[in-house]
Amino acid sequence: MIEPGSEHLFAIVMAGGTGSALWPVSRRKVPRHFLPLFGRDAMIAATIRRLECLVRKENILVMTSHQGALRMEDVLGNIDIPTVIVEPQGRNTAPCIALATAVIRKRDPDAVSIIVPADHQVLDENAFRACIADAIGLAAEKQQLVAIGVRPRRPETSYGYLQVELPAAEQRASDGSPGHFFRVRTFAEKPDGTTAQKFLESGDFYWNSGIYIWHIDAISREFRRSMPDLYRDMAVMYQAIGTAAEHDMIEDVYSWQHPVSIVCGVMEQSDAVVMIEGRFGWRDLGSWDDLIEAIESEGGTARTADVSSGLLEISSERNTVHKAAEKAVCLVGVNDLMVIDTDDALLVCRKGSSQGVRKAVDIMRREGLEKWL
Ligand SMILES: Nc1nc2c(ncn2[C@@H]2O[C@H](COP(=O)(O)OP(=O)(O)O[C@H]3O[C@H](CO)[C@@H](O)[C@H](O)[C@@H]3O)[C@@H](O)[C@H]2O)c(=O)[nH]1
Repeated sequence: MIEPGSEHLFAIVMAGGTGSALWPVSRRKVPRHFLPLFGRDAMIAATIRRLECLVRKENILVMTSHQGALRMEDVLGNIDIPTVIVEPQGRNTAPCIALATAVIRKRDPDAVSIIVPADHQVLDENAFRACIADAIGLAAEKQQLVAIGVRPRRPETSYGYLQVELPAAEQRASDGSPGHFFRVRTFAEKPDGTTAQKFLESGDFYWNSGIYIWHIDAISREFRRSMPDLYRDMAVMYQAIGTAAEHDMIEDVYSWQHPVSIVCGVMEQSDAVVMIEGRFGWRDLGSWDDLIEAIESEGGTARTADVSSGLLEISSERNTVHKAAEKAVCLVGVNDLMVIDTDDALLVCRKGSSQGVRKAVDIMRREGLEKWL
């Protein structure tokens, strides 16, 4: 029986992304999971604290970059440093999960893993733990990959969606509930606005939270089926882990990996995915619109300055200004803007358009403007 606190339960905290959607505050050197976007804790510290009631400390693995590993001590404060596994390069979530799975299998061939991004917000931590505990029970049976879905609140285009098979109306009527989990029919990554609106109205599409729970046998089986090359590489890394060849072998294997997300590489291909609905006040904070909405909905203000500190607004309304530097900022005759100012970079973006920030960062990367990333 695998349940919260079990020696067979592991967590994989993914902390290797660049967080480019929150540029210019989130940067290559200090991506968003290392920032205290809410409260005092860095996002990754809050994530690990949230997991501590479910997973033994020694079973929490953080997957990150060299730079991330160096920062870990600073950002975790009084939290015990978990096992940190350094990826030679960021290759998106499929290789990251393959390596973590190899490490876990070496420690425990009967493990269930909880996969969590390091930079999500959860408002109701008790509900989060209860939901994950349910998912662990299901995942322990080894058949299914469990994804946590969230009922969409708006036609968000920066998330992935999953479409579930809703039980027939008669079944709902007979047991009085919509069923505890749903089979997932399709995944749809980051739709355009019109499609997202249709998903919102459909009733059978949920946001994909990017949180998964599975037995390592189940995810290994799916890797073998959908990503056979990565499955072979995972086996190679598994053999090397714990030996003198470990470091070089992981470097080697990563040098030929292509960036692939777990959604594209595995989940979209699999017919073994089920969804449990997460009702724990989940947010990805995947864009400035998202972050500002989150801060303001909690009664805070994203505005960090006022006239006395050099912020003036004349004939201007509904603007949000994040002004970090000692600098005067005047807005005249403009509405509905987000102005995000840092020492060396300035973002001016219309509210509702912050999806474009990732694109801007991609272009800067392609053009070699690394010093501003
Ligand atoms: N260690 C490691 N972590 C990574 C890597 N790439 C991404 N991550 C981490 O994995 C998480 C998700 O990666 P993103 O690249 O930010 O994914 P996304 O575009 O936001 O989309 C995913 O998450 C959405 C919800 O947050 C989902 O809606 C969507 O379907 C998808 O799963 C983040 O915590 C990020 O730091 C990597 O190469 N290595």
